[in-house]
Amino acid sequence: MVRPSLFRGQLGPESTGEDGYATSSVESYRDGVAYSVEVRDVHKSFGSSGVLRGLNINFAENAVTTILGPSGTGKSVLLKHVVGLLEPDRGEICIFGQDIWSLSDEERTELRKRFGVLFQDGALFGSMNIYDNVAFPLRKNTDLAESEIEEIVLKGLSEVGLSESIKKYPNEISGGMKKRAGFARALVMKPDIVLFDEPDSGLDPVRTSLLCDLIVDMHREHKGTYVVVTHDINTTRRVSDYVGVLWKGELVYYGSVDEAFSADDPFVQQFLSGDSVGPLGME
Ligand SMILES: Nc1ncnc2c1ncn2[C@@H]1O[C@H](COP(=O)(O)OP(=O)(O)OP(=O)(O)O)[C@@H](O)[C@H]1O
Repeated sequence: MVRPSLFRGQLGPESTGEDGYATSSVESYRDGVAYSVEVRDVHKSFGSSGVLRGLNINFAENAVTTILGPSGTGKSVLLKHVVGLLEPDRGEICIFGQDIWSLSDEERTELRKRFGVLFQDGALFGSMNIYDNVAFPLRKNTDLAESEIEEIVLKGLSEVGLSESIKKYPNEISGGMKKRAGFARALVMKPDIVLFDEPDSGLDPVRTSLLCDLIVDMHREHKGTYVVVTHDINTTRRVSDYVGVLWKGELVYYGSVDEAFSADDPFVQQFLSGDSVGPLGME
């Protein structure tokens, strides 16, 4: 299989298995779990408004971690810190054991190539067809020949069930198809870490379930660290290995998915039940 391997291992021990996908280059282990992303005591304010207030959370390697929490509580801001688009006022974000803000700009740019990000609407380029959208990161970041790019892109689009739509433009396909195309593009560089910002937003329940199955299947196939921000309890149940609940810029609950759904913790109970009575308020 053709694969872009030029960025792997540059910021840590060699991390690819024979198939080119992430095995482990994780340097942080705790309680038998390897963590590829560590968020340590991160503070972030915009003006006078504190959004992240001493946030600590680690994301386990080869696992799907879901982040829940009320609107405006800092989930997207957290994702932007993890991928190095926002710099903390205080605290550290360590990726594969390295504090990303201790790296040079060039090293940080290289590190970002180990991430795949799926935004809410797929963030596709409207002027490019689906094939070219998925090929874009390979053309921009690698020197692979067009024939090699074609092999990777067609395989990726087939995995997300879009083989019949490669010539279509984003405005010609449904919201669910856009998300699947965005997912194929997020995976095309074979990232070690994939971030999903509300992948289920705007989808009906059946399409949400299908997308969840796809996330689980793709994770099983490609492995790596997946972080999913969602408001949807069914999504949480279907895709997660671990669940974290954020509130007012702090982690108020973290546990395995089974623990979360049986927890008597008031934050997690209120969020999972959607109850208006409990510690999570509008403020
Ligand atoms: N670049 C920015 N400048 C100023 N304020 C910002 C910026 N980015 C985020 N914020 C503020 O930070 C807070 C948290 O935003 P964030 O998007 O992380 O919330 P969220 O938990 O993802 O919410 P939702 O579930 O509604 O998407 C909000 O009050 C938002 O207005």
